[in-house]
Amino acid sequence: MLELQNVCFEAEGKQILRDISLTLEDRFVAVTGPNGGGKSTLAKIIMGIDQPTSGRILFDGTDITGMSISDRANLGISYAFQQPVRFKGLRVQDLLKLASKKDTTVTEACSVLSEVGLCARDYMNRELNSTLSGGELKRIEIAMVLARGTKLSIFDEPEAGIDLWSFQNLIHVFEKMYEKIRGSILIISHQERILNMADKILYIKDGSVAAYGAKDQILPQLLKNQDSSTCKVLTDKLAEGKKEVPVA
Ligand SMILES: Nc1ncnc2c1ncn2[C@@H]1O[C@H](COP(=O)(O)OP(=O)(O)OP(=O)(O)O)[C@@H](O)[C@H]1O
Repeated sequence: MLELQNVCFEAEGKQILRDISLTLEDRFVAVTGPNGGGKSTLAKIIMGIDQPTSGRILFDGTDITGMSISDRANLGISYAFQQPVRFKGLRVQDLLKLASKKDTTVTEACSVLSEVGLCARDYMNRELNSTLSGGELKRIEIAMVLARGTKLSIFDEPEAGIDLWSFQNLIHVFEKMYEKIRGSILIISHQERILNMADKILYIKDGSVAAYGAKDQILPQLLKNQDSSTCKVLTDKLAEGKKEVPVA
């Protein structure tokens, strides 16, 4: 469904993404890897926030490389930021209506909110401002993505900045989303519980694909060697020409 062909990205003289080629067609793909490896940049390139220096991006067979963010959104890609956006004066139900691009009824908005574990009565008329906690904002952002119902939903570290209690609830939200979502989810995360939900794991390091394959193959490797040797094992296998790294 989404295909990256030899995608490179350079900024301020630094090579941030190096020759990334991969196909994303599973329902749930988790992207992980060390800090600064290029995960968020990859997500921004897919959404069109950054443009690749070279390479091509295809979505459902259409070349979207030069397309704007809004054109990509219209084609069915949505993006939830690491830090959710707050719109002054805008209420939760307004945001959900905007997201779904149709005249969402109160019942529909309530249903989306309850899917992310928020009581519609308490939140529908809340303004999107600093009175909402980080965990609440995260859920509202996820509700927005659900309301949009796009073919590809990208989440950048949804667990960032929320407490343990909210994290446990967030996991349930994603488990539920996995069952309900019609399209695919690409989620950047460092959390084992989120990685564990994925069909496939993409491991990005130093701007390159260090490993990409079924969760059952990649995750045990990552957990076994939670240090630089993990990268080495996986990278060595790739050097042997295997894009999908089997467990050694
Ligand atoms: N526009 C830019 N100009 C200069 N450097 C950039 C730019 N965008 C990203 N970088 C750098 O590219 C590297 C990769 O950044 P990116 O945010 O993609 O990493 P990440 O894997 O998402 O990291 P983290 O896990 O910490 O969120 C970092 O060193 C970052 O500082």
